[in-house]
Amino acid sequence: MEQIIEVKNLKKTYKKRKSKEIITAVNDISFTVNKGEILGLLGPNGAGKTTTIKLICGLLIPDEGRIIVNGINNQDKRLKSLQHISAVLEGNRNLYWRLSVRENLEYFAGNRGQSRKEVAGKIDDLLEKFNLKEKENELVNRLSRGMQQKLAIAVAMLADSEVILLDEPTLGLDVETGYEVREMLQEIVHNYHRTIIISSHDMDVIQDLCDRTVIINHGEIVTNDKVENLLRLFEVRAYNVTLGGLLSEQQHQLLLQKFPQLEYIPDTVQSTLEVDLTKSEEIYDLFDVLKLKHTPVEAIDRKTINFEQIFMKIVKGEKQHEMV
Ligand SMILES: Nc1ncnc2c1ncn2[C@@H]1O[C@H](COP(=O)(O)OP(=O)(O)OP(=O)(O)O)[C@@H](O)[C@H]1O
Repeated sequence: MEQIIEVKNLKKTYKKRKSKEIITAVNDISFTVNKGEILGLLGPNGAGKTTTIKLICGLLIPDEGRIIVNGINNQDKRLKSLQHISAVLEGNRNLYWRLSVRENLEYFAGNRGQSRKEVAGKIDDLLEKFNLKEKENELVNRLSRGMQQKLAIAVAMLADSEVILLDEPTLGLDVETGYEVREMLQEIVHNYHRTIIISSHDMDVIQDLCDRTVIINHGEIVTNDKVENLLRLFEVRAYNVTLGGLLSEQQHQLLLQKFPQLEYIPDTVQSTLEVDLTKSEEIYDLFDVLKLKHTPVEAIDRKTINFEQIFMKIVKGEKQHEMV
């Protein structure tokens, strides 16, 4: 696959104004993005997602490292490399609130030297595809947040750039509009063949739209893998063990030593253990501990797991995720 973006050993620090404390927002991050790929940047609050996006689209200059877009190092030929990128940051703030939907699209096209006539067909197409046609003459300040966000994304699409960066496209939207924006992104993914990097807290966005996810925590990459691999990998590992009684404190402690992410839900009649097994043989270590007090095992089931649970496990583990 052809690579379009290469992020290499990127580091960015901020200095707090008052205390002069240095914050390392992004620490030695490296990853690549292939042409046509949808990459999800995922991480808890303050992990460094927005900083990474702003570095890639040239709004911030890295302290160390480099960003190569379509073979061009953006420090050497900044404008040329940035021609390949459109970004939607903080959604609706990029728009002109006193202009209508269509006028916004025409205005931003004009900024790039495209005439109104030249882009009319393209604007009609975007309005149609993203269900904005009905609102084309509405002022932006009268639109819902979801509609504003969709328009901001449509503006980014107008530029024809190969790479689109979206920072938290569904942030603050209610469930219904969040779903609409997701549908719009799906349309872009399937019909416009762009390379997209999406930063998001929204696990549905990552699970439904992204081919691959880079998970960042404390400014460092903890996972870089295909979404389907992560789902498969964690599904294989996750078990629910139903016990016919309680564990002793000693058993619980022994199990926690062996399986630090173990969840124990005690119940005098039927307790449950939720456990991740890296290798299937590890189940025998679990049985050994249960045998100490003759704790009966009533059932062992594979657990169904969603992406949110995977994310929590990875971020809680804070270790480099290893493929098995
Ligand atoms: N302009 C700034 N000045 C000082 N510190 C900053 C600045 N911008 C970000 N930071 C800090 O850098 C770290 C990474 O922030 P960043 O916004 O990149 O994270 P994020 O993953 O996008 O978080 P969120 O999901 O909360 O937006 C955080 O500790 C944040 O407080």
